[in-house]
Amino acid sequence: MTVTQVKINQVSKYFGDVLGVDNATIHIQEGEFFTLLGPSGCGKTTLLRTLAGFYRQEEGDIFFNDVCINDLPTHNRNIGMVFQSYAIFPHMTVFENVAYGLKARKVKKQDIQTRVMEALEMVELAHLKDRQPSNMSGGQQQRIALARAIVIHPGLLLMDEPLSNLDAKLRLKMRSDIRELQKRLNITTIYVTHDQEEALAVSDRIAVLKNGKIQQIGKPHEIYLTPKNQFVSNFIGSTNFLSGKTSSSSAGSMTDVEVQGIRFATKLVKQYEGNIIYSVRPEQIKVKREHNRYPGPFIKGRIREAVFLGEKVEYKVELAHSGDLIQVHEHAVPYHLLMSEGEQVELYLNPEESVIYSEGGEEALNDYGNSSKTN
Ligand SMILES: Nc1ncnc2c1ncn2[C@@H]1O[C@H](COP(=O)(O)OP(=O)(O)OP(=O)(O)O)[C@@H](O)[C@H]1O
Repeated sequence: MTVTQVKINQVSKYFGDVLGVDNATIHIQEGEFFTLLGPSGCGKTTLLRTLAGFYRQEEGDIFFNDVCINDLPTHNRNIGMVFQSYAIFPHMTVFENVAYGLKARKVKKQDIQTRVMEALEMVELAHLKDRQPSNMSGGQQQRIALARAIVIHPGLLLMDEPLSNLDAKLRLKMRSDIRELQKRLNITTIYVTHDQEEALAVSDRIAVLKNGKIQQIGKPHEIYLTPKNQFVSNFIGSTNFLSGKTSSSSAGSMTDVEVQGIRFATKLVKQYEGNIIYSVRPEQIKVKREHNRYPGPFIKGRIREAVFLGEKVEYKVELAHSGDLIQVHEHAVPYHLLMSEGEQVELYLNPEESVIYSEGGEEALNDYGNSSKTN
């Protein structure tokens, strides 16, 4: 199976005045599982359809294995596709559905038999080959669609929200099955989803989009732990945004930061002075009873809500300084440290785990990943 390297260079796609994709540049490696992630209308499907050749971009170039395919029609791009709607033929058997693409390509009858059965084995449907898809479950129908996409031995697999129509439990199972199959076949895959958890779970790398524009490209942990702007931080996982300010700073030096009435020094990679947004994830905050101190900067607060979920406890804490409510998640909390509503607490924010943004949230000013390496 040919494995395709994909280069998307400064691609823009317009619909009249609407910019569906805005100057996108992405280089995808052989065998990579690459996800386009973002809210509804951010341009994920438009970019995928442009790669498939359903749309022609107005600007930029697309290369498969260093060959420019801008004007190559869809049927010559050697891609397998799986959509949210399974798009399978209800009047054909499972076997006939999967064989369809091979017949259209005039593959020999004998080879069709072998390849269809091979694809059906991969998606664990060989035993149902003679069934009609109309009386099969959503998960099974999506497996047929997957078999139909891989049976043609595509160089590239494009998937557009393939799990959206499945119930939550089946979605988890199917996403791990898809990932396993993709690894086994080592097939370059571009996957579209608006579900951030799904994207984190399956991807080698993710591009986060907003209004047609790529906000950040990175591995799941990079996107989650060092989101480049407030939009990415907010879209991936949950987070708290606290307002604060810096007095003065020069790039690369320690800077005084004030957040919720406390001051501490942290390193900014950019020169900045003024109001900031301090972003800290619920699991990055330590919460302690008053007088049970950690060393470091504290914020005082009171527990407004404590939700015990077994493996973790979710606290909503009202901050004494501003009255703002923030989320704190503590995992594996021992019995004697469980806290309840009304308790006065102290919150410890580790500046090395928090991301500081400029006032409008457009750019991250610190980079604890880098600073911890150089310290
Ligand atoms: N055929 C079209 N004609 C006009 N505008 C379009 C067309 N397709 C998409 N758009 C617009 O382009 C933008 C990107 O749409 P797109 O469908 O790619 O987003 P998406 O991220 O895939 O959203 P969703 O998750 O809802 O499918 C949106 O503003 C949308 O309204």
